[in-house]
Amino acid sequence: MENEPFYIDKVILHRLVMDLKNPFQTSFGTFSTKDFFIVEAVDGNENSGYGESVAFPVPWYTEETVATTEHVIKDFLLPLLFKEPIRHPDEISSRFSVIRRNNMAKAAVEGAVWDLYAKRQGMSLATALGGEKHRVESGVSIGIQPSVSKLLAVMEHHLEEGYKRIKLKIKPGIDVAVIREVRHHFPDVQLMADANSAYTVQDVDILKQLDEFGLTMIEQPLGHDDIYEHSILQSQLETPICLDESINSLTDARAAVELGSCRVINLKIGRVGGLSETKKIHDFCREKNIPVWCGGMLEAGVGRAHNIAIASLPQFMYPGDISASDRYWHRDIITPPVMLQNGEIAIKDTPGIGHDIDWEALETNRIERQVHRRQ
Ligand SMILES: O=C(O)CCC(=O)c1ccccc1C(=O)O
Ligand SMILES: [Mg+2]
Repeated sequence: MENEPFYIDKVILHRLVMDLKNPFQTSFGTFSTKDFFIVEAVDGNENSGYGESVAFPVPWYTEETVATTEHVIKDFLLPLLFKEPIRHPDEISSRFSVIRRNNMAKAAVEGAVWDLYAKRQGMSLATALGGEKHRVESGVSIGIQPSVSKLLAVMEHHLEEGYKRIKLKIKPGIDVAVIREVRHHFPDVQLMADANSAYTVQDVDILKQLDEFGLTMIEQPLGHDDIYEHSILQSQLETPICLDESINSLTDARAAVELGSCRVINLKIGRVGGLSETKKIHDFCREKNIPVWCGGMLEAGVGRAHNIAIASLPQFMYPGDISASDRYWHRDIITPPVMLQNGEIAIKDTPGIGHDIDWEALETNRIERQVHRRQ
């Protein structure tokens, strides 16, 4: 066990653009490629840890973009990272707290440090985070489809692959009738809907109609920054509300839980600023008996591996949007790729994220490589 404080000597930013197998449509926009950074943090012994940035090119999910990620990492986070030695990765989020928000930029760097730390300790990232499970249940998030028949075919395909829960994207006009049809064909499937903030409290009558379909939960129906109105809506709905966009910190999670704005929380490492903050929200929810589950941001393999590791913690109580590599990618950038076994993903016990970088795949998709060194 290597318990000495260590410096990060070098950070390599690998900028990648990868084609998705199929376009992914949400209430706010459609994605056909994924543009992101792999952050490689290197210590004095040439050990490398990897993190993945999750902001999209356009600020339609949160305010961050690929360009703000690069700016914030280079100009503000790396100088703080290089400045002092690290004893434990929990120090990174406190060190970064002088920079307001920019959670996805922070999480990409902090994730690389967590992976490096776990590798130096010779432990899996899941174990370093306090994970207890040996496998996590896997669900799949399905974008808005051109027709209901196409949607039913896509669902059928994913259910055959073994996914344990289906999440459907909805928006005004593509909601009650679609879910009714889906329920008719798949009466027993664990089903939920994600609105990505497409409704307002004026739509309460539409949202109430969803109560009859036995959805496990409805994700982020109202404003991306609204916790209060979700509390009013939750008091009128039987279906549990799950918050995604509204929860950016432990402070937000406390407000939402205490106000009764949700009964479930979707945790995304990038949205809340990293693994240490994710753990804090997890621990709070455990105390309050609020189940959490791991959301997704169309990640490539490195981000996917981080999601699997955090989902091994005990309060992750529903299948996550953590699908296999082949859900989105012809060839992922990690080896082995993430595989599904009976609707579950096994947690690797090899050090760190438990997968190696597939350098050939990474380099094929890389459009830029920048090296930043500690002065
Ligand atoms: O499969 C995944 O990675 C999750 C897909 C997903 O639902 C999503 C994808 C992009 C932006 C936001 C969301 C979301 O959970 O709201
Ligand atoms: Mg969501």
